[in-house]
Amino acid sequence: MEWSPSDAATMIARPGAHDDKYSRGVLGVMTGSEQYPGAAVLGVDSALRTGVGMVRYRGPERATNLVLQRHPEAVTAEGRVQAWLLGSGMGEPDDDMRRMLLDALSEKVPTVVDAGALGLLGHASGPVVATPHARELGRLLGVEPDEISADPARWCAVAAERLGAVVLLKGSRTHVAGPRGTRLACAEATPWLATAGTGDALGGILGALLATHSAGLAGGGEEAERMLVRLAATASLVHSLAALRASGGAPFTVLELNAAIPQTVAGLLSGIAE
Ligand SMILES: NC(=O)C1=CN([C@@H]2O[C@H](COP(=O)(O)OP(=O)(O)OC[C@H]3O[C@@H](n4cnc5c(N)ncnc54)[C@H](O)[C@@H]3O)[C@@H](O)[C@H]2O)[C@@H](O)CC1
Ligand SMILES: Nc1ncnc2c1ncn2[C@@H]1O[C@H](COP(=O)(O)OP(=O)(O)O)[C@@H](O)[C@H]1O
Repeated sequence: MEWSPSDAATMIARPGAHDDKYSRGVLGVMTGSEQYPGAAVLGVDSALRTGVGMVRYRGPERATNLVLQRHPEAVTAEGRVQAWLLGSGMGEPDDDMRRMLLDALSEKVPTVVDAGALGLLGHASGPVVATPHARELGRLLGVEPDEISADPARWCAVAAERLGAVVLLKGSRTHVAGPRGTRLACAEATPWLATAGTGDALGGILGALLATHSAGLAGGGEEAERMLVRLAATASLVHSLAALRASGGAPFTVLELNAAIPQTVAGLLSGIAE
């Protein structure tokens, strides 16, 4: 089934008069590395622009400094979170980072597992959305990336079943599947999105959506899987609509995509056809 803007609008939590930063949900972000510090900035920025009670960033010193420089509202102190975004901007994690990632995965909160954290998927004890592109999924499944790109819907479903997690497979058309067989697809996105760092922004959007829906995901089971799949497809749609806004038929930077997220969210919530 193809996920539409009106479907996506039902998955965006509007804050109410009774809310505070904690009741809206805190997203923990463990991303970036000495090698790729910028990915941390991109994911924190997109999460804040999607709407969340707080972002708690935990990562290497250089990435932490860059995140704080751009977003002083990001909190770097340890504390509870309602969801995690893990792994964007990491290669193979070193021992210290691996320990931190495993601790986060043991917390049983909804978690986005991206890039360098994909190898730790099996350690997750809560609801997970894995967000590989075809090369990453190829490595996880031991399959040639070209084979995956030739039939992404099928490989996304196979991956969800084999990995026991919701899988969002990135590409020109993004597919989402759950281990029990729930499947969604998004319309083909603008090819201008094929540029470094857009996947890091997608991680932040999805992380914010998970943090603001953590209560609904807590029960687990089939209903939680359905919700995770819908939230993942919503993140992809917000991402591609923001890319269209940022692009207008021209190239754009990832920070420009992120800057278009709030108006994209407003457009979805007010039912404006995109
Ligand atoms: N600004 C940033 O900090 C960014 C960080 N990124 C992070 O970078 C890490 C690696 O992501 P990838 O998707 O690159 O990982 P992949 O491991 O899928 O891609 C690397 C592969 O691309 C090949 N490759 C490298 N340069 C190439 C070229 N010029 N032409 C053809 N092939 C080439 C390499 O040989 C390697 O096999 C992830 O942690 C990701 O999150 C990327 O998102 C890009 C932006
Ligand atoms: N040809 C394309 N057309 C439309 N969207 C694309 C295309 N190629 C990649 N994308 C989208 O761009 C993003 C790239 O993410 P990813 O591969 O993780 O890049 P990075 O690691 O550089 O951030 C994904 O959301 C993907 O769906």
